[in-house]
Amino acid sequence: MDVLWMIPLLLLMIIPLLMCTSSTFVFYFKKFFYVAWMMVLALIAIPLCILKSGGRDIENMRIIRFMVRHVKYLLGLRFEVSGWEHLQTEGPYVVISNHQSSLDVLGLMEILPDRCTTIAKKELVYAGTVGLICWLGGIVFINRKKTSDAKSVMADAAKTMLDDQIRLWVFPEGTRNQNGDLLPFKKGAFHLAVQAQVPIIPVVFSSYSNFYLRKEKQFKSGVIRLKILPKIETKGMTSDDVSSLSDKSFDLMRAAFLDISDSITRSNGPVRH
Ligand SMILES: CCCCCC/C=C\CCCCCCCCCC(=O)SCCNC(=O)CCNC(=O)[C@H](O)C(C)(C)COP(=O)(O)OP(=O)(O)OC[C@H]1O[C@@H](n2cnc3c(N)ncnc32)[C@H](O)[C@@H]1OP(=O)(O)O
Ligand SMILES: CCCCCCCC/C=C\CCCCCCCC(=O)OC[C@@H](O)COP(=O)(O)O
Repeated sequence: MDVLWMIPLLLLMIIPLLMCTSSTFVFYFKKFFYVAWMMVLALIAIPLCILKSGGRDIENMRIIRFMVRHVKYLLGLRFEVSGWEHLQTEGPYVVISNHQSSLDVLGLMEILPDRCTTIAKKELVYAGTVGLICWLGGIVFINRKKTSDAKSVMADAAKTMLDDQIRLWVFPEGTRNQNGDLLPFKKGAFHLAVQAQVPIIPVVFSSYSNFYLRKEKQFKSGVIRLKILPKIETKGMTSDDVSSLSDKSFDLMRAAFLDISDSITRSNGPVRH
């Protein structure tokens, strides 16, 4: 029994020591802590959401947003947001952003407008308590392997957006990407906006490469710039305009990405690859 008491004490001594001496340990510790803490937060949020709304409801995103807001401090991250005024648009719209890591959830919760939820891969629903909280928050799940299914789910979402005055956040790259650039955009977000005839608001996260390097196993403290760009109207557009709309959005977001990432890189010294 005495030995069992020693284990937490030893851990309390060893963890800070390792945190000071090994950046690889910091990397794994922060990653583990992030997932574990999000699971715990979701566990607390589940009954709160059920009590408030009785089940799956977009209003639950307010609770989720509130509960995730402090997590950035625990990981040593700070957000610098610009372009707030562009989110002050009435009614439904589609937000599109680049997607580097599951850490994007922190930035998303930093600026998430009211009555806004996201489109996510259906595998996320199986992620334990996080999956359940995503479902309760009204997240629209799509099967990326079955394009026809994904298209019909998104067509339904276009209708729901208008009927229920909902905003949807889509990651048009369709997967996580940390290659220092944007991946070509998939078309779903743009079909969605055109079908619902609602504006698109592009949001750009600066590169995480100045604090988070997966290959080098580094997860330092850092600043993430979030730039909200002016809305792009889709009124009067048809499916014929989707490709040019996607290209235009890509060009605007890529320019903003290189701009805000470059300025972080310059102020913190060169990025190691
Ligand atoms: C309290 C604490 C709790 C804490 C826990 C966490 C808390 C909260 C969680 C909240 C946050 C959650 C955040 C979750 C993030 C998850 C992010 C993701 O999962 S990203 C992955 C999923 N998302 C996407 O994939 C969206 C983007 N994908 C697409 O848009 C794709 O287009 C598609 C999946 C719809 C189809 O894929 P694919 O076939 O590969 O794509 P295309 O080349 O774009 O399309 C092929 C042709 O089909 C046409 N098309 C596409 N979409 C449509 C459509 N909706 N309607 C009509 N036609 C469509 C397209 O034009 C192409 O045809 P073409 O002739 O070539 O033009
Ligand atoms: C019991 C099951 C345990 C499952 C554990 C997984 C739990 C994840 C928990 C916490 C992290 C919190 C943030 C969750 C939301 C982020 C989701 C995300 O970023 O999904 C990746 C997806 O966009 C793209 O995936 P791919 O790169 O295409 O693949």
